[in-house]
Amino acid sequence: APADTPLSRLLDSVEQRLDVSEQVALSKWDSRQPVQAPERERQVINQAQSQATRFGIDAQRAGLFFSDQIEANKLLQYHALSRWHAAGSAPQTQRIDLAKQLRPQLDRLQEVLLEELAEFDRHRPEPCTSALAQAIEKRKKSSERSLALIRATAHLCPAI
Ligand SMILES: C=C(O[C@@H]1C=C(C(=O)O)C=C[C@H]1O)C(=O)O
Repeated sequence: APADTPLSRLLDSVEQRLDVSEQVALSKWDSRQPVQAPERERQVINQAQSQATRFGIDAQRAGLFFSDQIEANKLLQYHALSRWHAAGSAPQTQRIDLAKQLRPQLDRLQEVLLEELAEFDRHRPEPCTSALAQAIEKRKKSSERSLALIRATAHLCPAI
């Protein structure tokens, strides 16, 4: 098992947030809603920015981090929807309500992510970009999951 570091803990929670994307996509498939929900996105980012200082994170950094989480989540939703469109149907699995369950679940994860982002920033690996890239490679599940993890962590390390 990979060492339990601030980076691996943060990536675990990033993946937990990504795990929700399939159920979100199912809800959108059923309701024929678009993947992108701009008002909800603004709410997620505003919430992250207003909670940031409580965790000792710069509001702008928190906003950018969550904007990356949202983009990564949408990538996986588009991917799932495309698979279901190609197949002509979505899986007949138990549905979870978007407003009543999935978004509140994402809201709860938000605080965990902020806490772990703060911890990551206090113990940033050196050099950051290669540690991050190697950690993502080691987790490799599917190519779309790797791509989503890369997108979700685009601003984690300082720009080169
Ligand atoms: C997850 C959703 O889909 C998209 C992704 C979001 C997110 O990752 O928080 C927010 C709004 C949508 O653009 C959603 O609609 O709640």
